[in-house]
Amino acid sequence: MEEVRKSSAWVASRANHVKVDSSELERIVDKIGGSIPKFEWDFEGIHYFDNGPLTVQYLFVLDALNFCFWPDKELEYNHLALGLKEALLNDKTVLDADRLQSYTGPQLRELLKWPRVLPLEEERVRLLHEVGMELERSFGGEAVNLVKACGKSSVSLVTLVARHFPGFRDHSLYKGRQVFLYKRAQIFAADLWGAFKGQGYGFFYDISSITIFADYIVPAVLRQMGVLRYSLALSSSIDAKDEITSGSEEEVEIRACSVVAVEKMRELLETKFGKQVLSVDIDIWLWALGVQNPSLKHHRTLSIYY
Ligand SMILES: Nc1nc2c(c(CN[C@H]3C=C[C@H](O)[C@@H]3O)cn2[C@@H]2O[C@H](COP(=O)(O)O)[C@@H](O)[C@H]2O)c(=O)[nH]1
Repeated sequence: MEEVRKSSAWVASRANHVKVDSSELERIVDKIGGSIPKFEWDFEGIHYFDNGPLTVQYLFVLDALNFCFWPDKELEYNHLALGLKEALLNDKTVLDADRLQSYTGPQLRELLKWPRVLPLEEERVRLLHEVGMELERSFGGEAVNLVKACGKSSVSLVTLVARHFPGFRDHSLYKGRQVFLYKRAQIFAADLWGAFKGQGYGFFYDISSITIFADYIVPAVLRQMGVLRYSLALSSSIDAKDEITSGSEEEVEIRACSVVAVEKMRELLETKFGKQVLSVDIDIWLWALGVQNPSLKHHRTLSIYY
């Protein structure tokens, strides 16, 4: 994930709207005394798990759809995770590659037991079809074969996913340079690692290479902590719930600076406290803080990437 770290650092060094406040970062690291609060993966108990290939299929489909819940005030990630879980418990074939290719919007809503049109529903359906088609064409219909092909490397898994599934290519252009954030591809590796507790399909020798998953919750938590500072104009437009255009400098800076802030936090934990901490663990801590705070103000971008 060197591309993610490098391109994010490049953005942060040229950013006009977002700043990483290093002294605030240091204060936070001192305050938590060098150890980040531990959250179990699936602390909410909402994911399907059977310790086998179907869990891998579930997580891959989940992360294919793991984006942009906020346009519907009542919709959250939990509904997706739990909806897919319950659908699978009812019928083990709902996520088979051939079925993924034929879902319509209303059928997806019915599967998730969601009463209204989903945000970006047509895109969600298109991405499901893409996943079904490419799994069938190159992986015998099963996401587990993607995992088997990555040689226990999370970096290879992210690369393989991005190579085969265009919907996971979370890139943008910033001041003429390509920036890579790979939020959903990386979270797929992290979800495997979390669900299988670092064993079997969840074992990756290089899990420390994964960065945080630049979504709309983690940046908001970092901002609230004082670690990310936004320009006055950006602050007011986020607080006013204006939409931030996908691919705008502001949007790319918010996401890239979040990655950089957490990488700096890791460095500080190591240099000040001698602690080696995974970005994945910092991510789950920050994300859990964020979703437990109903008054959190996050940026709103219509995006299929997060
Ligand atoms: N950085 C980061 N972003 C994450 C997650 C997760 C869920 N991971 C699960 C896996 C194990 C854990 O136990 C979690 O349950 C979702 N998101 C993002 O949040 C946003 C949804 O927010 P809201 O609209 O309030 O539901 C949306 O962009 C979604 O893509 C994470 O872990 N890290």
